[in-house]
Amino acid sequence: MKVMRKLKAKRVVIKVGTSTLVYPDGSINLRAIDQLAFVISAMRHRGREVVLVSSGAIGVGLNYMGLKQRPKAIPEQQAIAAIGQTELISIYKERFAIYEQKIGQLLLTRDIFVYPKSHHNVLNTFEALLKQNVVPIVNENDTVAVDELDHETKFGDNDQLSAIVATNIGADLLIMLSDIDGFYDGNPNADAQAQLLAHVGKVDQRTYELAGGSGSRFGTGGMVTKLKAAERMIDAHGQMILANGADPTIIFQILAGEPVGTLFG
Ligand SMILES: Nc1ncnc2c1ncn2[C@@H]1O[C@H](COP(=O)(O)OP(=O)(O)O)[C@@H](O)[C@H]1O
Ligand SMILES: N[C@@H](CCC(=O)OP(=O)(O)O)C(=O)O
Repeated sequence: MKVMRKLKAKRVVIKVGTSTLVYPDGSINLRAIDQLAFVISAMRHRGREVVLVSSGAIGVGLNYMGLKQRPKAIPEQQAIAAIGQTELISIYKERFAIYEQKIGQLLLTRDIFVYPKSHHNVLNTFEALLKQNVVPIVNENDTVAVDELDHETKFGDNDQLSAIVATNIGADLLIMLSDIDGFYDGNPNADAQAQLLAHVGKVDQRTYELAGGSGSRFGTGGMVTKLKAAERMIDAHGQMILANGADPTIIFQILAGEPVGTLFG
């Protein structure tokens, strides 16, 4: 029997990873972006407050510049992100406009929330945008996100940024869309027997032991950063659902309480 979930979802943060926005061959998944615009606009029209945290600047930038591989040097990755972000936000703007939904762009770093003044300014901006029924679209500010720069292969981490944003703006729910159906009791890339977990009540050391790295060419964080995000949401008495973003209209099922993906919390 299908057990429906009871969720509080007045204020919702949705995070989409590069793997949802860019096909494995590097081309842009316009269908997914269009569906996201449709779903989020429909949510807005039903009175929900929605913030979108979207990766994809580097993925879209590579496509725009006709590059197949992500450059190794960090400044070159930053340049691609700067180029790709303008393209990404233009696509969102165009797609949201079809549904008469206005958007605003916020490029943030995680440490902004550590400094009281910038924390205050950022929260004020979110509240002002939400009050005007605008959908804030957030990405990490890759030009200044220095905390990640000593990693040669990793760049930015929107999984954790989305949870930091969600907890700071008092969101009830973080919906994290990825290229996998949810959290498995083993890395599905390495273990064909791994089973999808419908509910994880708390995230602890044992949970982290089940998580592996990214399986895709463009994804960065893998499952560990998603678990850190879930832990943050649970600590703040919120919830997170990890689900497959291949068809973003899955968000309608999630909001209806259908048992799709993995519920954390
Ligand atoms: N226990 C696990 N359950 C589910 N996926 C896992 C697990 N461990 C590792 N993964 C990998 O994490 C990937 C998702 O992370 P990532 O590639 O960074 O996606 P995104 O681009 O959506 O942020 C999955 O496709 C899968 O290959
Ligand atoms: N800020 C970077 C993405 C960093 C990131 O977290 O990527 P992902 O693992 O696809 O969510 C970009 O927009 O390309």
